[in-house]
Amino acid sequence: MTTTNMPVALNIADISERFLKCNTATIYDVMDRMGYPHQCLDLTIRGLDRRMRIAGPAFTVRGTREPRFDDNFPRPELKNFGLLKAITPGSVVVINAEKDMNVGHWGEMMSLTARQHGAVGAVIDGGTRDMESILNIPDWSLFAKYTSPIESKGRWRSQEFGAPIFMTGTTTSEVLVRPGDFIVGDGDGIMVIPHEIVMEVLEKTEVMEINEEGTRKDLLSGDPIDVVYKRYGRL
Ligand SMILES: O=C([O-])CC(=O)C(=O)O
Ligand SMILES: [Mg+2]
Repeated sequence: MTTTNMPVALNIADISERFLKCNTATIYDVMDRMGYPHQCLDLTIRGLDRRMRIAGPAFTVRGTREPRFDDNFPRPELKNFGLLKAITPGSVVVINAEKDMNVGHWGEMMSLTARQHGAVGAVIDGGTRDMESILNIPDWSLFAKYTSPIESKGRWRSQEFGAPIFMTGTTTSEVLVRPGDFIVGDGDGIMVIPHEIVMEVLEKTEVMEINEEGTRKDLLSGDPIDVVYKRYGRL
């Protein structure tokens, strides 16, 4: 059965675990065939470790260059670490840094706090600092465009969270990410799956992964490529 709307009782942990076993290349092929070929985030957003994998619903954040500190910034929801405290279990923090390419928009202590609130990692259209320490955090994945020692405070700040954002895309200039859209990333790249089609994408991807496994096994055992191709219909 295909689910077209995100039911409230959707088991996020179960879906994330299943997506972690799927490759973004397979997800791309499934979504391409479903009419969603432009859901791949900018390829320069990479795991700090290329073998990192991530899956979960998006917790969206948008920030811009902004020198004011919390006391002078009239957004009560951001005061007293409001953004970090709002992070929900299982989520992937997704940050649009609005083209700032200098500072670390994220870091080790933010990672540890987000993890306390149940997040599984972060995807940043921008930079992070504290790379080595972040690599030592257990069960934590971080994807960013670059690393930087430069502190964001007084240079850049979060403006809002929990609202739709645009992240830099690969085949299009932007990819829309709404809160709850599924993010799946691995060493190839990061896919954004609209929440309305998440179950259909997952089920079709799992079927395609079974085919991939068959193809892999047959090629490893020496079957000729044309025979294998005829058997599974794709590479
Ligand atoms: O405060 C920052 O700029 C980010 C940071 O270093 C951390 O989270 O550890
Ligand atoms: Mg730090």
